[in-house]
Amino acid sequence: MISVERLTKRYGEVDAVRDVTFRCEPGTVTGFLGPNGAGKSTTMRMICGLTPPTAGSATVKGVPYRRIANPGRHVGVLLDAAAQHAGRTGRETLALTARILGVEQDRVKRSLDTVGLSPKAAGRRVGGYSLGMRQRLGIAQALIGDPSVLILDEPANGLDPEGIFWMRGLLRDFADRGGTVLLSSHLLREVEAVADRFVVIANGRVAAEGTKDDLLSGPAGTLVRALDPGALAAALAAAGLGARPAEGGALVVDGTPEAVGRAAAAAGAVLLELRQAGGGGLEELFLSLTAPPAPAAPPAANGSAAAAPVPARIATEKEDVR
Ligand SMILES: Nc1ncnc2c1ncn2[C@@H]1O[C@H](COP(=O)(O)OP(=O)(O)OP(=O)(O)O)[C@@H](O)[C@H]1O
Repeated sequence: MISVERLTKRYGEVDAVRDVTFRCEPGTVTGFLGPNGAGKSTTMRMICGLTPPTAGSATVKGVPYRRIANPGRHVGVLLDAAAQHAGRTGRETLALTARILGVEQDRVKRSLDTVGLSPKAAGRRVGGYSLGMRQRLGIAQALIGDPSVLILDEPANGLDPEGIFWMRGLLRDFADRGGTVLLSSHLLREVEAVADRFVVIANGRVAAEGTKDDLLSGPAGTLVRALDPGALAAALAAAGLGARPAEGGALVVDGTPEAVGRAAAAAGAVLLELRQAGGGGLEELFLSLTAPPAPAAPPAANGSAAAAPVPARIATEKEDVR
C-alpha cells in the first residue's frame, strides 16, 4: 500500500505539487498520469524520501520510506534509468545491488532473465547501453530484492513496442500476485492497457482519480469546436454555459448540444463540430483534463458579460523554472 496525504512541494514561487492525496492498494496497478511538468516525478521523489515535502506526508506499507529498514527488500524503485554507473557492467550493477540488499547472488541471473537481458548484454558496460536496455536493467534492480511494492517513473521511455508489451505483462503479473504498483507516464495509452486505477495530475494538482469506469461515468457535456474560438467562448459565457478546454481547440460545455447550438447561433458563431462529449473515452477525458485553458473571449462592444472568458476548470501548466 502507498498512501499519499496532502503532499505539497514548493520551489520558490513554483508550486510543483499542491495538496496531492491518493492511495495505491495491493493487487493493483495505479497509472500516475499527467503532461510534462505536471508534478509526477516530484511526487514520486517525495514518496521515496528523496525530496522533502513542503507539507503533507507519504507512507509505503504504513511507514515513511526513509524509516523502512533495508527498503529495497520492500519497495522496488526506478526513478531515472539513465542514472546508472556507466563504467560497470549490467551484471556488476545487479551483483552490487544484491550485496547491498543482502540477497543471494543467484538472484542476479534470475533478474537478468526476467528482464530479458542476455548474458552477452549483461557483460557489457552500462555506458554502452541503449535507454531501453537501461530501463530493463533498472527494472531488474528494482525487482532483485523481491519487493511487494514497485514505484516506477516513466519506465517505458526508450522501450520498443515489444519491450512495452513485455513490461505490461510483468507489471500485471506482479500486481496479480498481490503487489502494489505505482507507474507514471505522460502517455495515457502506455498505461491504459495495464492500470486498474488512474490518478491524473495537472499543474501540480490531482485533476481526476478512479477506475476507468469511474472516470468515464461523470457528466460528459457537449463537445463543440468553432471557426472562431474567441467568438464561441463569448457566446457561451453570454449564455451562462461553463466550459473546459479539450483537444484541438475544442471545448467541453456543461450543457446539451441544443443549448450550445442555440448560444452559438445567437452570436453568429460558425461551428465545425457539435456532439455529445465522452465518446472519445479515456483519452479524450485525459486530454480535456490536462489541456491548457480555453482562449479568452474578445471584449464585447457593449462591455456586457459576454466579455468574460469561459471558466476553465484546469489551469495552465506552470512555467518550467529549472
Ligand atoms: N529541483 C527543482 N527546482 C525547481 N523546480 C523544480 C524542481 N524539480 C521540479 N521542478 C518544477 O516542478 C514542476 C513539476 O516537475 P516534475 O518534474 O515533477 O513534473 P513531471 O510531471 O514529472 O514532468 P515530466 O513528465 O516532464 O517528467 C515543473 O514546473 C518543474 O520545473
